[in-house]
Amino acid sequence: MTTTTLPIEAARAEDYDEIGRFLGTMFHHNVEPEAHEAERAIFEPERALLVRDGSDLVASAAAYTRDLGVPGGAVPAAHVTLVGVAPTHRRRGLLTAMMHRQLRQIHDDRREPVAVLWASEGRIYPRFGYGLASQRFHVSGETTELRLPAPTPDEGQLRLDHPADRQADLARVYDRVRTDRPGWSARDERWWRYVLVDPEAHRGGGTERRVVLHEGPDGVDGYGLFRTKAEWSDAGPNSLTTVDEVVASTPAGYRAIWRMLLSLDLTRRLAWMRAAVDEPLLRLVNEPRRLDFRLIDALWVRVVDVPAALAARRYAADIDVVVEVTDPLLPENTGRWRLRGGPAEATCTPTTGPADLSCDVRCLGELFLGGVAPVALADAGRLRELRPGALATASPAFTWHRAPSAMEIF
Ligand SMILES: CC(=O)SCCNC(=O)CCNC(=O)[C@H](O)C(C)(C)COP(=O)(O)OP(=O)(O)OC[C@H]1O[C@@H](n2cnc3c(N)ncnc32)[C@H](O)[C@@H]1OP(=O)(O)O
Repeated sequence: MTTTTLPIEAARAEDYDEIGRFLGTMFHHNVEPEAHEAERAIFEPERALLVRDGSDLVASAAAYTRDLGVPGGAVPAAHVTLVGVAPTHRRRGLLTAMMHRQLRQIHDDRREPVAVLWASEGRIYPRFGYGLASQRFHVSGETTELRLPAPTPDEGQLRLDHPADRQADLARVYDRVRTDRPGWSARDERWWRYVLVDPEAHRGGGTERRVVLHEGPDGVDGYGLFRTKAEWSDAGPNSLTTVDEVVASTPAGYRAIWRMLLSLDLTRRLAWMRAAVDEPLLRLVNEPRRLDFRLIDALWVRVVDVPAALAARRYAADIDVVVEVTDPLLPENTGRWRLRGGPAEATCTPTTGPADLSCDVRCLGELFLGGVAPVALADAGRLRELRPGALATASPAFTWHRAPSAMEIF
């Protein structure tokens, strides 16, 4: 790889259209006007980095400012996005230069202890210290093979509607559920508009997106965003139900929504790209074998400020451990850190005491959302136990009672 000498510059608001066209080329799609306009409202020019060769835009990387749900709360997190390098300038170190600049800026701003992203390819970001912090299931199945428990008389009401007309209800349910689900990002008005935008080009031949809402004794307590695609075979109807989000704050709402989604007349197949790894649906269907689950990566987390990040989340059990961390890219993180914490609070301070565990900063990203235990990384040979017994106490503390999940690609 040759190293680039082209300078990195900060973007301006007026660069947005050019960035959209540029990334369309990188990601092999045309600019879709409706989505492009919704994205303009969330674009933060001051957080976007650009590289030009003469007047040509040849690389970009940006970040959104949002809170991210973590075990026991939420932390400000740089949501890294809009990353691309022109095919004319690839493999010359442009991505590397942008990632280094971006992480340095995030670290020195001291507002966000972590950065988070969805990777287009899993092999791109580990070299910059990003760890695979949450996974998701791609679920598919033949709906005629699946039944849920019969409704109880007090199960509440379902109602179909247009998602944009029910944005306030969706936001209320989402915010209620989000407090206990690591990996979900805060959505303000602009973000809801972006999430709900539904241009024809994104429908894969299906209908517009619809919402089913569940009303329980305390009002709307669940929603499901979905679309269907009409298909027929010689044997009869064979339509597809594609689910985008099912969010419910009560088991009754969750069950009722899924019962409807799995039994829409004329549909026979289900596709759901972003289910949590502990998704309750698996515990509800009468024949789990008839659901196919494919495990895929979801959120990648980069711990940017080790003491601030480790103190910002909570731990499922009491922990008092010294971790020796290496971080070649942000050397301030390299050193020994004493983490003391539990379900209610946590502190992380530098120490000269002996280390109990040692790992690189990427491992901390993997552990950050509570989806993987230190012992799993030790078994993979990526984290070392320096004091016998340290893994046995650290592992239940780092994991969380709900698996991290992520259902919105930003
Ligand atoms: C958060 C997001 O936005 S994810 C979206 C990322 N963007 C895309 O996938 C769009 C299409 N791809 C691209 O634009 C580019 O190929 C990028 C951004 C992935 C890589 O940009 P480049 O400038 O070529 O990367 P750079 O030259 O800095 O490469 C650094 C190292 O990563 C490796 N690398 C970079 N991209 C890839 C890849 N896709 N697969 C495997 N290795 C890769 C390079 O080989 C190089 O390795 P080396 O140091 O051992 O030689």
